[in-house]
Amino acid sequence: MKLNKENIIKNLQLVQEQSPLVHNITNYVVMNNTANALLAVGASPVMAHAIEEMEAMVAIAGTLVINIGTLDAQWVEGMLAAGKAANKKGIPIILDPVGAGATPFRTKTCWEIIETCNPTIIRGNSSEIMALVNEGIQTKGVDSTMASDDAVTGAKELAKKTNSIVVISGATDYITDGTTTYTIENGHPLMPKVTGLGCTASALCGAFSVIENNTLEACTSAMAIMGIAGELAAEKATGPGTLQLHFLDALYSITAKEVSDLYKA
Ligand SMILES: Nc1ncnc2c1ncn2[C@@H]1O[C@H](COP(=O)(O)OP(=O)(O)O)[C@@H](O)[C@H]1O
Ligand SMILES: Cc1ncsc1CCOP(=O)(O)O
Ligand SMILES: [Mg+2]
Repeated sequence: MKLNKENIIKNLQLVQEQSPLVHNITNYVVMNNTANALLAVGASPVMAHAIEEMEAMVAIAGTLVINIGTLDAQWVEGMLAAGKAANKKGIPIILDPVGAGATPFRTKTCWEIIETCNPTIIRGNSSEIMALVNEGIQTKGVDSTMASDDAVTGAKELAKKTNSIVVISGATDYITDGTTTYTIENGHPLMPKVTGLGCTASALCGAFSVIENNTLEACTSAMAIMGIAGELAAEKATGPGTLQLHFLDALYSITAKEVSDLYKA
């Protein structure tokens, strides 16, 4: 299914107007890019992982993003504490299962988070999503080795099993609640050559889920903005370094007309 471009434009404007605070427990690799991307799109980031401040930080946040990219046992305690606090407050939780299937610790931790915190959204690449669908799968690391199209059936199963919205990123993005599935065809092949754009996608899903109660539409809007900003950046970029730079500028300056002209409905 395709979401109307009017909804995407409206949701982008709501993020810019309301500037939701996004609490990120995220990895060392991407902390800086994710914070900058959230600022550029109009949201407000905070990165915090100490267990001592999880409850107080969740208390002021609009959403919680749990990204397991550089996890350790102590961080997992913080993630679970923050997730419980977010459930109590009733704010959306986004799980980014970075590297699920690469090691048993990652896969086991994802399931512990899913079972304890009931994430509203799970956003990963196709290998990560399939590693949650079938725990026997060995993945390469944090990068996907399969097409997003091949994880759609699994994503629907996972969405139903976990009662969450599952987002698979890739050449085509799929956003599903297990019954209804939206697709986004925007984006550029240079995007997976920049580390952290998947993490950015998860953080943007978080920001959009604060301002749009329909989480399926929130995530679809976020993935559309990711893809369109990626295309705008790629027009000016000469490689991954300049793509990263222009991507932030594109997120910051993206207009309703650009969304309207470039969105592949
Ligand atoms: N081959 C591709 N063509 C176009 N866009 C892509 C492609 N691969 C990834 N993207 C986009 O890049 C962003 C990050 O996705 P992805 O690389 O799958 O995440 P991750 O970094 O977690 O592996 C998403 O917005 C996605 O749509
Ligand atoms: C390379 C790497 N290693 C651990 S976390 C991380 C970043 C992954 O970011 P993304 O999945 O968004 O590319
Ligand atoms: Mg990733």
